[in-house]
Amino acid sequence: MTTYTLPELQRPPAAEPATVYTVASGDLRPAANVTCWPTQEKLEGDLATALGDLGWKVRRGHAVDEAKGHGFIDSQRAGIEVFKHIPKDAPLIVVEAVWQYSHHVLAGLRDHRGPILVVANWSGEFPGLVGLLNLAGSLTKAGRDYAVLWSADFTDDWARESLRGWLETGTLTHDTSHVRPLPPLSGADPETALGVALARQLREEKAIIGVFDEGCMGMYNAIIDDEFLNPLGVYKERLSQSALVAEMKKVSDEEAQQVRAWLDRAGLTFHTGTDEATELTDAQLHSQFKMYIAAVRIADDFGLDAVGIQYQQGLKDTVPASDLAEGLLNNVQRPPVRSRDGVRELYAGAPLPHFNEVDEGVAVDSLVTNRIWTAMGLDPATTLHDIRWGEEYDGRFVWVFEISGSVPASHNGGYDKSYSMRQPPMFFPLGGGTLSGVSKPGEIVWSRVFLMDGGLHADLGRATSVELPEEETRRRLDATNHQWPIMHAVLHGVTRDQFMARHRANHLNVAYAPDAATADKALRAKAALFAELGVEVHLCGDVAVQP
Ligand SMILES: C[C@H](O)[C@@H](O)[C@@H](O)C(=O)CO
Repeated sequence: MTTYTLPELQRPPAAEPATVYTVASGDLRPAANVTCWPTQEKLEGDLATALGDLGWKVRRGHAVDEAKGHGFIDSQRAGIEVFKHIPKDAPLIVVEAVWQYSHHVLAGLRDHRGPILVVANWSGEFPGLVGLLNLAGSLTKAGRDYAVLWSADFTDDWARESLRGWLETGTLTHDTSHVRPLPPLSGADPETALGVALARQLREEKAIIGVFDEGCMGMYNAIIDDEFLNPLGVYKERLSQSALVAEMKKVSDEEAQQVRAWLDRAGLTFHTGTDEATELTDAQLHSQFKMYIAAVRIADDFGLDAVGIQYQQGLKDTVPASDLAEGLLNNVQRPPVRSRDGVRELYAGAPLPHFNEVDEGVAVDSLVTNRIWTAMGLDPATTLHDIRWGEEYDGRFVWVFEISGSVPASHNGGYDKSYSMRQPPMFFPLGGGTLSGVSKPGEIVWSRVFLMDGGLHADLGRATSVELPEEETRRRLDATNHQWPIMHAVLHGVTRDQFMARHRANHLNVAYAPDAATADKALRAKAALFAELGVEVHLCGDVAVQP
């Protein structure tokens, strides 16, 4: 008999019959949650109508907070509290019309015993599809079963039939027949030999990725544990964003002005104004140039091979956006940065691959892409994009790939075809400019490194970045975030729904090749490299891997 007072566990209520529970994970930034709330309400209404028509009731797992002005779960703690009141065996739908932080709901979802469905609205307005894909990647890494579904407004037959199937069986299987394992490659093939040699070099000689504040924007899928990275030869240098700010303070005004002058000469257009709250100002840019120099110096101090600045938490309340620095780092031609004593030019004539939002899947990918493309004499500039949205154009499905801030200028065809606009205030209170443009037409290799079934995987595919008429580009930019860089991408042999069903991340990597045959070769080298490192390679869609 104990004299201790033992905690009594709170028991969640029993599931009500024919009732689906819903939750909505949001941003950590109040401005984003409040701004996006009406769109979320509309999606939840559309979904409730569809579920009602199928004979199911909807019970929202948490109330709308009138004082906050939204109904999102906006922290991990809030999510844990919400899930205490959700019947563990009930069917549960995570409804997403916005960008969300997956860790807000991950604790509850890990323990939930009933079937889980993640849905998003097929809309570019706010990044709901991006939110869904991040949560999908995070649940995949966590090893939790779930299903995914998307629809413009849940009135279409496909979405309704899919919902019915999920409600009846708790599962939903999409067509992923476009994915196949990498066949054995011939060692006599020069690209295969290159990939294998670069893999061995990486594993033996090792590389360091600099990680400024890992994981604080909730992308659980983007954290790749050392146990998975180290066997590839990749090691993390864990850095603090406060060190970046400290280093920025040491950069002289004159050095920052030299970066500005270089970019002005290169033809980058800055859309500036004077209102700090809503416009891009010279002062914000000046701070961003200091960040660029500071990041390169810290990278040099630690001998980094790639670097990632997370920005969204902490730094967003301290200095203007990191994006402009990120776009510069990823480009071969960029303003020179010298060591503090002025003696050495750092990383001269080469990009220092930057992985936006500290997505470590992108880090590995960018690192190896940089090495393969450089060895093949190609432009090694690579970037991630958000899988933001897409629509048919002229009989083809054209994706809107749109990173939330910057791409290397070469992807836009050069600095003179690129521009910098103020980051949207709801996400970026202190402003800062982008490095934007419309990605040039051309052949690309796309890829994603991700964790699944307790191991590292890589999906590889081919695509074409296509040119669309100016009005269509404008329409797509206006339907999403017009400040951000856009790529009009047509995937080879992968339908919209196949891609959505399979992709395990909100991001994918892209790199250009001068023509289709060279892109196929580069993809082959990449496949060989990953396979040699023990990463499970999957080919997606029409990919020619035999020379
Ligand atoms: C600014 C936004 O929150 C973005 O960070 C979001 O849409 C993403 O880019 C997620 O990859």
